[in-house]
Amino acid sequence: MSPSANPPAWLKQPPPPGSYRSIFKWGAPDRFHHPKPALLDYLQARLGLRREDWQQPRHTGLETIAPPEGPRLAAEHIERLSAIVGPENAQTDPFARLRFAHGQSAEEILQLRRQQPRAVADLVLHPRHREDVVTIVRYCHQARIPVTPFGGGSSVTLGVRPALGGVTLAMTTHMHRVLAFNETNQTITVEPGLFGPAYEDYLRRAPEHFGARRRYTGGHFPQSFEYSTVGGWIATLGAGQQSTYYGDIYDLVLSQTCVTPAGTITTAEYPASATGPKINDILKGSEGALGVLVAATLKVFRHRPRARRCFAYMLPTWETAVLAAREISQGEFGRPAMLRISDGAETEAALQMYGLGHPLVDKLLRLGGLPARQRSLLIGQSDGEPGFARHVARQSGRICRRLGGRWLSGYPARRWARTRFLDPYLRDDLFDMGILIDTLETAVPWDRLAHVHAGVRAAITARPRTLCLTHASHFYPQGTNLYFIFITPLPEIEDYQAFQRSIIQRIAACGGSLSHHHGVGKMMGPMMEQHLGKEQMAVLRVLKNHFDPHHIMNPGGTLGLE
Ligand SMILES: Cc1cc2nc3c(=O)[nH]c(=O)nc-3n(C[C@H](O)[C@H](O)[C@H](O)COP(=O)(O)OP(=O)(O)OC[C@H]3O[C@@H](n4cnc5c(N)ncnc54)[C@H](O)[C@@H]3O)c2cc1C
Repeated sequence: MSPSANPPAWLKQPPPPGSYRSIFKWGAPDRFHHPKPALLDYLQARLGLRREDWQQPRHTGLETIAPPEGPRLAAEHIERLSAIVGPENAQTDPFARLRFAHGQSAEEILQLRRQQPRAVADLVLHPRHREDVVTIVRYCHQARIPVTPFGGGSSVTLGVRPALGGVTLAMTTHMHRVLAFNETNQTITVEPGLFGPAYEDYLRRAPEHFGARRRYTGGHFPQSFEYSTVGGWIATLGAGQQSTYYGDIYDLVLSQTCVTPAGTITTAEYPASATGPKINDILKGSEGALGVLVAATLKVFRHRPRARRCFAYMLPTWETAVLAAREISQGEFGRPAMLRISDGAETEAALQMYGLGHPLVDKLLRLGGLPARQRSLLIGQSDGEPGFARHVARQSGRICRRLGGRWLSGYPARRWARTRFLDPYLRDDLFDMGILIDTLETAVPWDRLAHVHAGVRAAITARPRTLCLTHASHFYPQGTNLYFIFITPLPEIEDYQAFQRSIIQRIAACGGSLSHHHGVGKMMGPMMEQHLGKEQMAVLRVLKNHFDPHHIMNPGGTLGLE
């Protein structure tokens, strides 16, 4: 029997307070987004599952956490550090020590589901302002205590794992203020603990908040937008889903203030400068391993929702979709904010997810010369001044049609936009039912894309009963990213680690970058030297030794620095 005829018993209650599940469950505790029946049928058929495989949730993590050992930090340190922020902003209780020790990687989730956490903080501090951070970092530097900054905790690279214990700094509790808004320069200066929705709200309602003449947008919308922070975006060199027009976070950050063991640095706020290598650039992507970001000035853009144009085309093959995306990226007519192409496998799954999996749609597409498993979905959205947005959508459409693309209306793109922040909720349900869904991503130049796509897909699908769905969603004239989603019956932890590491190795062997926007963390850290080479790693180590001579900042392998 198909799961759609008899849907699985999804967990529909918020996780019990104090449980493992309350640490790893994605998003709001009481929010759920269960897989559509058509998607379940699709997965059941493709993964060779039986009905009984969907019956009982397992390894749900509903158990109350077992108190970890420790804290290992001396009572004197705990007392003195707690006094800096006040006892109400210091935690040593078992739950806080575990909760602020975990991100959102599949590895951490599997470990929590099996009640086998691998790391725990000794002390969680909630700094109130920059001065608290300065005093904490100075104290920890002198006493050689590890410090791990924690933003939204959405890292998928073991970025927030306190591998050596010590102090974790919860940046979102107090440090989420707007420090300045400058409409003349079109910039905003914020503390790092601001979550995406609050950041965007300040900008959208700039007239109400700051008496501005216009409304603005930050243009940065990672899929984790609702539960990640400005500080985390900058520390990991993230990219939002509209980066093709607005830029990656690397492009958006004008200046920063970073508290390091060697002192506090504020970089200058010029739109450009020719004053040698930029410290501002060095601090971006430093993943808490050089210091704690306490303020950042970012570029903002005029918000014009009514100018937005959505479009979608079905291209005959992945190769023609790649060509269309390259032409759009290199056409010099302006670039869409969002552009996304899915390969044949992902297109098939996407049609189910967007509610376009109806047999009639399939028939129409087949009659139009676009057979299943080959056809490739392209969706896009252009922003900006109304004439510009219209022009970009038209030119993009011309390219798609010239390459045999069939117009699908704006619906699939609008639908994607409506549900894009909900899709991560599917992961909890699928894990409950014994299905792993995980992702890895890389950057590729255009001339290496086909090789990386084929090579990595082959490595993933060599595993029995494993699906690989791929898309590209961040475009540059010189190349793009590839985002691999792999779905397979839930493995044991060691098996998962070996499989996941083998995919990372294959990405590297095929010539993809180690990461496009997820950062490096402690997961990819061991491969940094292979990726960058000895000479570049030596520069990073010199920087580490300068900013953090006692290696207290996010130690234990971040960026491969130890
Ligand atoms: C479902 C899902 C979807 C995702 N989609 C995207 C996406 O579309 N684009 C994308 O770029 N990423 C994405 N990610 C990855 C993740 O959301 C990003 O890496 C994000 O930028 C992390 O932000 P955060 O606030 O959660 O940081 P955290 O996870 O808390 O921290 C990440 C790293 O930054 C460091 N850090 C945090 N705050 C500071 C600070 N103030 N000073 C110094 N270091 C700090 C931490 O120590 C850690 O090393 C996704 C993750 C998930 C789980």
